[in-house]
Amino acid sequence: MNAQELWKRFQTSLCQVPALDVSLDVSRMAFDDDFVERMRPALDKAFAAMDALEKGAIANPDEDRMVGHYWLRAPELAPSAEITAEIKDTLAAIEAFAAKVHAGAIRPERKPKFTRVLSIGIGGSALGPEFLADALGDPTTDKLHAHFIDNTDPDGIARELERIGAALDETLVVVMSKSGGTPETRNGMLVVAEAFRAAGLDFAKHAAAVTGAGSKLDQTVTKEGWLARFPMWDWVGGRTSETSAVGLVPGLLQGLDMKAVLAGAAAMDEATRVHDAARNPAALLALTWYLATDGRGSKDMVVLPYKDRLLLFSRYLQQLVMESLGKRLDLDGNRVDQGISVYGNKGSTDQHAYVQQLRDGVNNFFATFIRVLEDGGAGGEVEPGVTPGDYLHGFLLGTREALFANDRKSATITVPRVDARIVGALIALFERTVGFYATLVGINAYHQPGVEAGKKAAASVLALQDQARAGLSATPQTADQIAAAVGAPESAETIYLVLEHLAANGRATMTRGSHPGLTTFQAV
Ligand SMILES: O=P(O)(O)OC[C@H]1O[C@H](O)[C@H](O)[C@@H](O)[C@@H]1O
Repeated sequence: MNAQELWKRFQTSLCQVPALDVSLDVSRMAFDDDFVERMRPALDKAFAAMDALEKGAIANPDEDRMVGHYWLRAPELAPSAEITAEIKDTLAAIEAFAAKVHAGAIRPERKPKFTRVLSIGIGGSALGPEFLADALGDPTTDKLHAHFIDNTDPDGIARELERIGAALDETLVVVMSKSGGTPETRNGMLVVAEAFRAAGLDFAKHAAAVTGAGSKLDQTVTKEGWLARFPMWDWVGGRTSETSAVGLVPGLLQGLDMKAVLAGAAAMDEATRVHDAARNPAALLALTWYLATDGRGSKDMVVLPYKDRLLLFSRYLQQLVMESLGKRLDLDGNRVDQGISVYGNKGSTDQHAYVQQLRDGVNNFFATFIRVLEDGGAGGEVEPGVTPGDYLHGFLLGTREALFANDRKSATITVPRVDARIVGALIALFERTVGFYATLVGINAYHQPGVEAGKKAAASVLALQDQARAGLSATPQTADQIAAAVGAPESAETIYLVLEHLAANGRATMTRGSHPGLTTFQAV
């Protein structure tokens, strides 16, 4: 296809959302009219399923749940007056809480005001807040400085606590967990609570939570009398919870314009309710995913935002897309092994890392460029008439064309700038695209049965570690001997690995043999 034909295709296929000044260009996806026609029945089914979902159908059949993240930014569309009121009341309560914190009416034990917010959560209870804090925050003007703990890595937790340092006494901790029982989050909370105690502070007077009613975390909040607790509803999935209390609490405390995030998401929701793929960017994007991956994830999605503030977007999208679409079974119980792999950081930085392979190597991906029109920053010219932003934009167009010239497909989303409204719109665009795509390939996007397997296995590793520790004595023993002694001969390898870890941390003594089977362990 020559430049003139591409220019024509660009003009005829560009999907615009005037309310947001956002557009989706699929001209480099090799779309033909036949494909759209062929997909029309499947897409009509996806539109109907989405309409039903928004009206409160049980869209997550395995868990017998409604799927209501779209109501969070248009509460009047919720299927019951009760849900509408809950959404509105929660937003009002969070706004009031944040305003009191900012004014010092809710204050730490010893200081006049909170100056930092430390969010503890993982997965859907961390990725959205982390993305927004980085995309929209400004350390010089944020009302509270934002910190995150999103793992059970002791070193990672210690590093974040060191960054807070002496300001711990003016830090508001927000523990977020829908289930209220996620071990990584609980561990982060326990270590942080201990740090407060060690500093002579009452943790409860510095803590708030976002969690499901009646969860373990909810019970702790009540028992210890924390500052506040905001709800996570069972009809909001973790990976689609950025516009629920999960995003609102840390965002509003940091001072981000979360109302604009909600408004941007609502505007994108309206644009993506249209039953016409040519005018509905989420439907069109879902079709590109189908086209690019043969409807079975045969190619990876590389997300390339040319804007540093969007760095964490691909990490956020990894969970949204991969946890939603990565499914073994379809809705009828057939084995399908679905999914689309997502990765990416930012352009043009990635140009100097892996774009070589994208252009010349294995053709196993399609790219999604995010093009931001307004440059921001200090401006200034680096050459007569040329700014650093011109370079950034030039690299985007150049990379896109270089890829296309070598038969590498891409879609390009253009946004005017990175602000709260646009970030809300981007989140809503991908949420809806995932929903449409899931119907196109016949899977449940809203459950995550596979995650349980890893959690159960981890629990049995810890149980085995207990047994192995109990089996240690002053006599040197190999992993096989300990495994046999504790009645788990088939678990010698796991016992070897957990004891090696304990030894590295001074909780067992290890003498390495010439191979693992000859290595011995003793109690310290
Ligand atoms: O919010 P939580 O209940 O703590 O869950 C945090 C995360 O953990 C799980 O492993 C799920 O797979 C994720 O979807 C979820 O976002």
